[in-house]
Order: sequence, then structure tokens, then C-alpha cells
Amino acid sequence: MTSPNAEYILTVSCPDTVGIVFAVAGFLAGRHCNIIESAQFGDRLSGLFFMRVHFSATEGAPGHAELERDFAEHVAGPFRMEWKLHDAQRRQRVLILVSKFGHCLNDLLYRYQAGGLPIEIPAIVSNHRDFYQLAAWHNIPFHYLPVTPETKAQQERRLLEIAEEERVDLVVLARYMQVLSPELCGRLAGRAINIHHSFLPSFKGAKPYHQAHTRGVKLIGATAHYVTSNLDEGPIIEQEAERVDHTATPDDLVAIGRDIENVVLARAVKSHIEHRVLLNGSKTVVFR
Ligand SMILES: Nc1nc2c(c(=O)[nH]1)N[C@@H](CN(C=O)c1ccc(C(=O)N[C@@H](CCC(=O)O)C(=O)O)cc1)CN2
Repeated sequence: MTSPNAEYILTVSCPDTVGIVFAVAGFLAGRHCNIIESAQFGDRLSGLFFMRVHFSATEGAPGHAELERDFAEHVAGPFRMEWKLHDAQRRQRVLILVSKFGHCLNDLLYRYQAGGLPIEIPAIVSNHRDFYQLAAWHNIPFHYLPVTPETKAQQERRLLEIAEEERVDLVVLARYMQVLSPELCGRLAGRAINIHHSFLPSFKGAKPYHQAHTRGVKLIGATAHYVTSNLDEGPIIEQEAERVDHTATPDDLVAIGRDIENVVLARAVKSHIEHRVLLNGSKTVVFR
């Protein structure tokens, strides 16, 4: 039997057909599970169906493992589902990567310390020493991994070691300015989020604000996306933009952009740890 009031989040994607919601709801009702929040979306273009259900296990409900076994047999199998049953009360372990710009790191650390982001941060990794003291202030281990073309492969192996030793669920690139190798992207597929300092697909690369200033745009923004081996091309999770005008210098754009980046990254991390983001090919479905 399950511990009373255990809560779970079920995420599902499968070929769209009649009766999916009925089958999932019936499965839960038949096992003393009470739906707290449910959302679904049928993508007519991909023919796929996506669903997220947050539910509590009431008196008499089976435990996590039994729920998984039964769901696989009675629902997921017949509907050919990709699915996961997450413990809604477990804090995800997040490894933060940073380079020379610390505003996103600082913002995430503040939200975590203030209780606004229910995660654990077992470590911070950087290719520069700039934020060693900030990490120390938060009592978080800081790993300095300088990257050169010669050391890149070895440092990426060390990064993966840290992620495994710390049982990391999510890697956040909080203005980490090194391009991850395809091998590392493969190992972190679906669990590495980057904040790009432009409104993608505009201005990819390392210096988007200068590109934006040169182009004379009237809107600037930021994009949080999953990291793939195709630079700045990963599935987008969250975006925001703000109006600017001809008086804005590149430095003004950088300053305006900092605040947008902080908000966009925090929203994306929160949606991910709440299992609200489902991959739909090269795109995402985000159940807000
Ligand atoms: N495989 C991926 N790695 C990374 C991605 C990604 O989408 N896929 N995003 C970047 C972040 N980023 C833009 O958001 C970015 C970072 C760095 C560069 C870049 O050209 N870096 C140079 C070195 C720059 C330096 O040392 O300051 C390089 O790596 O040669 C472009 C875009 C994070 N990684």
C-alpha cells in the first residue's frame, strides 16, 4: 500500500485515438487515486496525444511500483504510450553550469534559497572561478573546470562524472559559454536546459545583443531550450520579449536582456521540474 497522500505526476504521449482520457481516468479511479490537475493536447499535425495528470493516492491506493506495473499492462501497452510516473513530492537535483555572467545563476540561487524553486542544487560547475564565493555563500560545492580545445573532452568527462556522482536530474546552462559536444548532448538529452540571450531563431551564437543592435530591432528577448548538438536549435521551452528603441546602446540591450533571461530561465526550470514540458519531436508541449 502507498503512504497516505502520496502525490504523483503521470506524463503520457501516444498515437492519438478515442478513449485515452477515459482509460487513464478510469485506471486511477479504480485504484483510489484522486485527480488534482489534468491537461491534454492532441496534435493534429503529428497525430500524437499528450497528457499530464497530477493525482493523489488516497486510502487503499497501490504503491508507486504497483501503479507502474498495472499502468504498463492495462493502459500504456494497449495505447502504445511513452510515459513516466513521477513522485510529485521529490525535489529534482539540478547541476548549474556558468561562465563569466552570473545573473542567471544568482537569480536561480535566490529563488532556491527563498523557497520559490523546490529543487536541490548539489553542485555548480564553471570554466571560470568568478562565482566560487557566491557558491560558498550558498554552501554549494563549486567545481572549476577550465576548458580549452585540448582539455574539452576530459573536462566534459569530469562534468558527466559529477552529474552521476551527484545523481543529477537536470543540468542548467545558466550562461555557460561552451558548446557541448554531441556525445555530451546525447548523454544529457531532455535533461539539459540552456538560456539563450536572444528571441530565437534570431541571433544565434555567442553575441546576440550586438547582432540585435546592428540589425536595429525593436524587440529583444531570451529563449530557454533543451540543449541539442545543433547549437541554439533545441526544442524551445519558454520565451519572452521586451520593446526597445533606437536610443538603446548594445550595453543597454545587455542590461535589459539580463532581467528577461532570469525570468525565462526560472520559468523554464520550474515547468521542467513540475513535469509540465513534454517533447513533441523538435518542439515541446508545455502544460502551464
Ligand atoms: N551543444 C550545445 N551546446 C551549447 C548550446 C547549445 O544549444 N548546444 N548553447 C550554448 C549557449 N550559447 C548560446 O546560448 C552559446 C555559447 C557559446 C557559444 C560559442 O560560440 N562559444 C565559443 C567559445 C566562447 C567563449 O569561450 O566565450 C566556443 O565554444 O567555441 C555559442 C553559443 C551552450 N552550449
